[in-house]
Amino acid sequence: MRILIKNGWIVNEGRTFKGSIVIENDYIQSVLGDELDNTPRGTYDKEVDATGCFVCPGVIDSHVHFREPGLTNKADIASETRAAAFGGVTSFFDMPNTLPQTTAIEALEAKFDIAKEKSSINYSFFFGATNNNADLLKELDIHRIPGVKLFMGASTGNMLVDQRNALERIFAESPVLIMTHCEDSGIISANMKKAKAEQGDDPDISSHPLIRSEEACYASSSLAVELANQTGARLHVAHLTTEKELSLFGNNPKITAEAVIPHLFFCDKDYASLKALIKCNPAIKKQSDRDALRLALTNGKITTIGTDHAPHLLSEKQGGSASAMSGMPMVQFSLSAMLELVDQGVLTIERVVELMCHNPSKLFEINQRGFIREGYKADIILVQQNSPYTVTEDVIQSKCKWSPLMGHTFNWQVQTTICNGHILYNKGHFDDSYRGEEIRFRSTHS
Ligand SMILES: NC(=O)N[C@@H](CC(=O)O)C(=O)O
Repeated sequence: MRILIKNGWIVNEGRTFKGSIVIENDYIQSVLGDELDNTPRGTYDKEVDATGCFVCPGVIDSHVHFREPGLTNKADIASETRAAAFGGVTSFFDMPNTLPQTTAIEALEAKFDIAKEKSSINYSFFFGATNNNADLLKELDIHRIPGVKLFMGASTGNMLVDQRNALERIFAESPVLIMTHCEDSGIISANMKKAKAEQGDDPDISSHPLIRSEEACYASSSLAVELANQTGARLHVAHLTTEKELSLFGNNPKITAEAVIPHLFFCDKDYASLKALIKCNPAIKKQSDRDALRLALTNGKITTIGTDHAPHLLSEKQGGSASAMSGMPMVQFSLSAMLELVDQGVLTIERVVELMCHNPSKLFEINQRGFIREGYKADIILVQQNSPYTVTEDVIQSKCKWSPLMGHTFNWQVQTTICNGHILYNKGHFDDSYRGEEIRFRSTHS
């Protein structure tokens, strides 16, 4: 199968240029600038006219909770990878807080088996650390997984690792990058106790960022950074939420940080209207924190953007700081949301592509994805500016069928998603018969 993508503006490795891409089966065969009218002639099985579109690498979402196995009343791999494809995401890494938790090699392998059957896009899975599974770290296949997920703060799924000796072993022995959720549980418990004493059993949702406080985030992130400095471990701190934590990054290239869409898009003022719909862990904090995170996207303190796509049923998203579930769906709208920051003058489109495609590829050492390069897998999307759409129930593809973005109008819309050279999504049409591939890491062959 040969496909020609023509007449688009290719965004890749810091440059935007008019050009054409030839895809041969799964791979990018050639990338040509149009300056000399060297659009390739010849015969193609398909020609994709990208006039008026930006042509980018497929988004790599390195932080999702697709809930399978065990929590498939909220979401599953088929439903969420469909949502992902509509939003221009061609690869995902799923977190271990499923049922069973992904804390044993068999559980990890079972997830790969499910994804092979059901995933519409490319996939891999984090292995989950616990207080007592450090012996398994040496058995991990470094070519199959992006990293080890370490909950240094309790969240959905009760995967807290809080024993100092366990933490030290994980940092010393992990053969792959460690991605941490950092919130100090002792500080959070004390804050919750105080809020309950003042407000009753279910404190108002506006208290969530005061309970899961800046102090709780900073204490835990500082500990993770300290352990990584001591051991030389490769650390990526997930979903930073505060300006204060940013000061911990930028000195050691082996210690990096992620920001996720909820914290880049919303701030504490939004609790008044969206209430527990935007309850997530770590909590969405002050506007000044959000602005500092946005700035950190431009100065290199934040290296990757994920979604922390964490769907729950709408019925579970009612109540206050104690009772509502934490997490929100986001995978379908992450690219549109980031490109809104381009319209606002915060980021360039080249930087969005760097943060959502190139940097995850480099950081997690993904084989042959995340760039538009000859010989790379043909994960390519077409996205159009001034193509407005409003988030409504009909538009939402995630199984939970709600979004904190309901009613929001985006100006950038994904038109086409090509995964491994296959046209998976095109202007409202989705091919649900296609299956993505297992992502490979840290090797020169795939
Ligand atoms: N982010 C969240 O608020 N929730 C996540 C768990 C997590 O990553 O904390 C979930 O799985 O629901």
